[in-house]
Amino acid sequence: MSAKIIDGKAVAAKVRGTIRKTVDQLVAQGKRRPGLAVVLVGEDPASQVYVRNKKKACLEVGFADFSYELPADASEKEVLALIDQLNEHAEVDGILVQLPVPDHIDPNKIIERIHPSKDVDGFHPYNMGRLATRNPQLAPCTPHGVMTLLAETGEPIRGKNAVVVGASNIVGVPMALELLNARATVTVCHSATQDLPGKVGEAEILVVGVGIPEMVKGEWIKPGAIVIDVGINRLDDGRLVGDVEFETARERAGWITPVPGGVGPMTIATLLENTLTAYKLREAME
Ligand SMILES: Nc1nc2c(c(=O)[nH]1)N[C@@H](CN(C=O)c1ccc(C(=O)N[C@@H](CCC(=O)O)C(=O)O)cc1)CN2
Ligand SMILES: [Mg+2]
Repeated sequence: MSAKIIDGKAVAAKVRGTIRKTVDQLVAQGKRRPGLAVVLVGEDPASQVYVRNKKKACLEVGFADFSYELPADASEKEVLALIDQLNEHAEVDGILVQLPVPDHIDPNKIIERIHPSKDVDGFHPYNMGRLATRNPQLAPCTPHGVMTLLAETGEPIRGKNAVVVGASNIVGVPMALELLNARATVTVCHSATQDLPGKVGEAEILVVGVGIPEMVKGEWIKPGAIVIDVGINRLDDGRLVGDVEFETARERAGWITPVPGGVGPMTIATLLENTLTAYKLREAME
């Protein structure tokens, strides 16, 4: 059996199309456009690509772009001052600081300085807390995008055994909360987990986000499982691979996301969804 491919690029394009229509309607009604501020500190090449893609997607759906690029030696104080300014800006609905930030900056201080109502990354403890208490408002983009991809398969989540490999604040933990809120039985695996292949083998829904190329082997996967690969790893030969060994996994899985073209494009589409949500909340339209 060869798995059905979950086409993240196509789903993301559909989400962007829906957002574009909403923005067109807002503009036709004489309302202002939703505004997004993407802040990049430094010159990390991968971050530069992601930020460029975010700005492009933002403009394509008709949002206003209020982005900033700061030099790698910008102080933490300067970044915090910019966030304060954007928190007060009437036309900015969403703010995000691209991660990772340079080593001299504490990412937690940055995340906690963004006003929760403008935290379109969903990383602020307020928004993580809302997700953990089953009352999400702005949920982290990658895990929420994964939920959109899972919905797209038409397969039920309720009652399924879901295994999340990786326990980061950005992916693993909010992913586990999303799946729990959808009534899956969730296991979270991390670097201290014993018998990872055995745990993976029990997954009817498997989400992997560890940042280790092809760490999860195809032979570990339960036949028919839904496999979501959050990893994006650039190899020395230039190839981009996920955290799952794709070619062997696709022979056992029922559904699988490719890398590239799976979860990555959904992260950006979900950021746009969150920005529209933040706009509507600020305009008291919801
Ligand atoms: N503030 C944030 N920082 C980071 C986040 C985040 O959600 N918020 N996530 C990642 C990076 N990221 C978005 O910022 C991101 C990574 C990858 C993709 C993507 O579309 N990838 C493509 C492949 C792109 C390539 O060729 O390199 C794909 O998978 O098809 C989108 C967003 C860390 N930082
Ligand atoms: Mg949604």
